[in-house]
Amino acid sequence: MTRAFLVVLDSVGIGGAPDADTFFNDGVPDTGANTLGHIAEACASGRADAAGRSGPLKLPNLDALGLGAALELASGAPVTGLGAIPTGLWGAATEVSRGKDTPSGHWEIAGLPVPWDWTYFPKTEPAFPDRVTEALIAAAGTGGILGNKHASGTVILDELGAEHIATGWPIVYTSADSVLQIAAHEESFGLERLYELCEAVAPMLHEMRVGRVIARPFLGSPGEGFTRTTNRKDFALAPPGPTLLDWAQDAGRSVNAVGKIDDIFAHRGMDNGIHGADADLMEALIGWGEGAEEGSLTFANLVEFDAKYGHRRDVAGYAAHLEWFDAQLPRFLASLREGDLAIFTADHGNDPTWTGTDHTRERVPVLGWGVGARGIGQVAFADLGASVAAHLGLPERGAGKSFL
Ligand SMILES: O=P(O)(O)O[C@H]1O[C@H](CO)[C@@H](O)[C@H]1O
Ligand SMILES: [Mn+2]
Ligand SMILES: [Mn+2]
Repeated sequence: MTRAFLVVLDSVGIGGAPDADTFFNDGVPDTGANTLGHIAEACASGRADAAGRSGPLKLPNLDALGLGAALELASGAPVTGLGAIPTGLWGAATEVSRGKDTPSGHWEIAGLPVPWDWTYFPKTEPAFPDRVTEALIAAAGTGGILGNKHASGTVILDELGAEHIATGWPIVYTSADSVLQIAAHEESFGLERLYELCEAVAPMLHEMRVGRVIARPFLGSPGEGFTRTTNRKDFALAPPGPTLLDWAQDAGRSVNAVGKIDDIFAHRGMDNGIHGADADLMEALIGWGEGAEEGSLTFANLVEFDAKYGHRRDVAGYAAHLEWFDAQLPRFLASLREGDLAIFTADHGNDPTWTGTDHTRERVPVLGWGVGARGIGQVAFADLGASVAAHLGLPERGAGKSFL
């Protein structure tokens, strides 16, 4: 038996989604969005010399696996600085689920395309129907809520943080994703109280097919400003059927979740989970590389590409984080054993050069280590789950087919 490691670099899309014209950011279609391609272009032309980095995008290790080749395959054009001859398995995957959000991407990667349309809140003020607002007020025990609109999670803290401290009312907002997010101060409102509020309203939202209620705790003061902490917690609708994690666990394998994987899969089909900053998660991943059991699945999500840089439209920060990951990669690969399979992919795009602050519909890279140099061409998201299942010798394969 051998082991499998599935690593999602959250939002690291490579352009070329055939249905990008039906997804939008502030009313502008996602046609042409290309997270990695546009970052590489910005770096090559000197427009990303900040965040402690400068010059062309340097991703020698990911590129050696086939990142540049995958990008060219997905979007039809090469990008300066990438495009080494691949030494790994490489290809591009296309999503069929109707959402460009994290659960849709992950469930489909794990073999289960989303069979429904999610509920999104309108870009109006108020954004939430009265019965949702009333339920929030009742559960919070406050005189009202703040926000009640579409917003960027950091911008809304600058706008409403002080009022939150003064009134004690939670800040509730949404985005182009199927989410209801609740921001509250960890100390003045209370972290546990915030979690309890989210938990109380989540069943109602899930029934409406809203994918997630997300607790967004923060610290700080009106004078010093407010900063979100890493204590974010997602209360996600459970996948509507078994996924790769369940197939593995049902076959008696151990399943290790790293990062927000546990929340995305509603804590189903896994033996353990760990949260933290991407740097901590990288160490956890290396720890599993050194110590995970034979036959096990380790499924990781590194979210900072998306949360700290993509949504913030921070090109230099995104480039620096890619370069950081690339520099860590050899240590992780060195922790793996003969016979292991490691796959690096993404769940959607979040082009930091694009309009708006939401995800972008894109194809994603599929890079494999441990199975030799091989181009697999264009595949489906669900083929990732099927391939990992095939590698692990699991009986279930889900909606995809193995490319191994
Ligand atoms: O602006 P923030 O709060 O980071 O929100 C982002 O994070 C949410 C969940 O990942 C997305 O729906 C997106 O809107
Ligand atoms: Mn995501
Ligand atoms: Mn996101």
